Amino acid sequence: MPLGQRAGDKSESRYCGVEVLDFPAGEELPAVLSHSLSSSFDFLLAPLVDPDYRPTPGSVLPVAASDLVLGPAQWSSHIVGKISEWIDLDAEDEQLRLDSEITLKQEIAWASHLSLQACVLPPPKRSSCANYARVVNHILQGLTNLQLWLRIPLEKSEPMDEDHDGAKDNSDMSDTVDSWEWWNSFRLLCEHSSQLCVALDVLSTLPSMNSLGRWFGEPVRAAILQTNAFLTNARGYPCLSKRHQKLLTGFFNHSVQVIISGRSNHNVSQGGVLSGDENHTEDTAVRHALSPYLDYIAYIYQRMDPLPEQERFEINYRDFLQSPLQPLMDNLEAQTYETFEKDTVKYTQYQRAIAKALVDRVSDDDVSTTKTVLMVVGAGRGPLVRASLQAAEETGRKLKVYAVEKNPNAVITLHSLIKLEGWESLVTIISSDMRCWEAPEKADILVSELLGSFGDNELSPECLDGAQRFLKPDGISIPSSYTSFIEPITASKLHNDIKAHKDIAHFETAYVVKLHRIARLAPTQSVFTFDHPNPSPNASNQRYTKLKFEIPQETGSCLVHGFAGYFDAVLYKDVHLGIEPNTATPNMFSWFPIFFPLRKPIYVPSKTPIEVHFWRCCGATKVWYEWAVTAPSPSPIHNSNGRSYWVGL
Ligand SMILES: C[S@@+](CC[C@H](N)C(=O)[O-])C[C@H]1O[C@@H](n2cnc3c(N)ncnc32)[C@H](O)[C@@H]1O
Repeated sequence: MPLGQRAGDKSESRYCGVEVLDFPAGEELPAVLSHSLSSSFDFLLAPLVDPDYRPTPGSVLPVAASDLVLGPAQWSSHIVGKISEWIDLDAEDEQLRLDSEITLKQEIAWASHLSLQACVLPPPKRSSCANYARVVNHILQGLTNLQLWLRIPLEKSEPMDEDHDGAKDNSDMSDTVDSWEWWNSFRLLCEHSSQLCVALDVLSTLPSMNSLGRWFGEPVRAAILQTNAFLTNARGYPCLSKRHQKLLTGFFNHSVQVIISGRSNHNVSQGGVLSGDENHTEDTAVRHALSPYLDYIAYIYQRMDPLPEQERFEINYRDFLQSPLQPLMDNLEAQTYETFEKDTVKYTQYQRAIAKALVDRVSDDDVSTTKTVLMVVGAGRGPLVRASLQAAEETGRKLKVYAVEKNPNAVITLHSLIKLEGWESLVTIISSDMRCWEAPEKADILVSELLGSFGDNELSPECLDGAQRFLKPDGISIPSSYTSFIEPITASKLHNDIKAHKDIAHFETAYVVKLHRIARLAPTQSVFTFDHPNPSPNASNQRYTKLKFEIPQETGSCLVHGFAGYFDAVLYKDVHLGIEPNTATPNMFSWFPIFFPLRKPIYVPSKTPIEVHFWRCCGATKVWYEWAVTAPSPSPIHNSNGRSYWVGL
């Protein structure tokens, strides 16, 4: 039974599982499952094979239950397989290594036969686990639907942390500082397989928030919450520390499922609980020993705010790669304009900027004698014409409007709008590209919205340079400037989706994407700025910037899959509009961020800066970006000469 109803949340994180610690021998599995389901757990993380088994020629695999004892839907919806923990593929002992390889393959074959969705692989027993990774990589090549979740303890000793958890009993692991490193080497050895994911063991102590943040860009499918990670509240019930609660909420927001694991440490009276035996099977009326933990997890889930309306609408766009629009080269479709026009926040910001510019342009004394000439260049279906007329009405200024649009289909809509609104005496429609229109007079104010997610990437600079001819020398451009920003991110899902195309071109393309399962690794930095009117109109719009990103020390090492890009535009004076995360215009949804991928993700060791270069290049028929990393290790120059991705002029 899901943890609760959270409006708009249809993600996996609504389901909570429980780990079966003891092998359910004697076909006990159906009873364990039914007891857990009747106690409101949704699935089991259960051993599939007797842990005492070692392969011998001709032996039959001693499985927990024959495939007949549960129906196919029960196996696939309610059981996550737990691979035997004794398996040690990097052991010194060769026999143990060989037995491990045979058993691992047998267990995965059995799980595939049962059509399970996932199996949890035991954690690497030491930091060097090449043979384990080799065998898993081999298995991954043959899998179709089954996912493998590598179990990783969520541990990182901070540099100043003297009393690092001494409780670990495996001496080989005691020198490990950061368990993310195990995951990273394992997935690099397995070539970033999209079916290799992570199950994080959440322990009683947590690393710093920055280092935890890295995991949100990784394919974490489950958070295994140990009962000893829970505290006890005043009434004797289990609860979590504030930091654990925050982490849990983060997991819920990233579709990570919780699995409760361990023996009950909280003997709360709850109608006949038998302490300790969480897999008690005989009396289904008796609550599961771990129910108080489940109740608490459900409480945390239900306490979360409902997803905002806009988030709900955009949920299917999360981490979905889209090609950026080419509004100059292509003609936008009605549906695209329709989506733009729903964003009232954007037009309110424009109206505020236009109103301020009108007041600055025409003093109160001159309102009756002065008519301002305002040109909307790239008018689309007319929302900025409306915003301009409303600003004029609001400020009592007289206006003459030209609406210039190169898309002949949008011009048809513009004509009907003007007729419908009775604006014939106020607005002149010009069906032309602004770069070649010969205007009959000059404008006081030039209003445009030609911005892409990266500011200049829809060629606003080139279009507005072309239109500047008909702006008065002291005229105002709205926007008056825009700046692009980038930040390095971990984004394993995006990387895998691009990799699926199996070519270089897709790794040299920028994508518009509603970023969700990502880790932001360092504060954003500005890349390129364009001012309008352009103070040097004959200068090139080519740009080059070199940036150095310092990742906070507590983060530890990380993997950079690429750069998230944003923009901020100054419309007029203090009125701005943008998506740069620190200054983003609230409730505006016209733009998702842009993503510049890296062909090969770059490993960034702790305390090492990232040096990245971005170029904006201009040719006779196209504009494109090139990008490259030079530190900590060099990448190829991406998109050389615009060979894979460009914007047509
Ligand atoms: C992003 S849309 C904005 C439309 C509208 N102003 C709005 O805010 O909803 C940009 C519009 O500018 C038009 N456009 C782009 N480049 C142009 C050019 N060089 N001359 C005229 N129109 C252009 C496109 O056809 C498109 O309708």
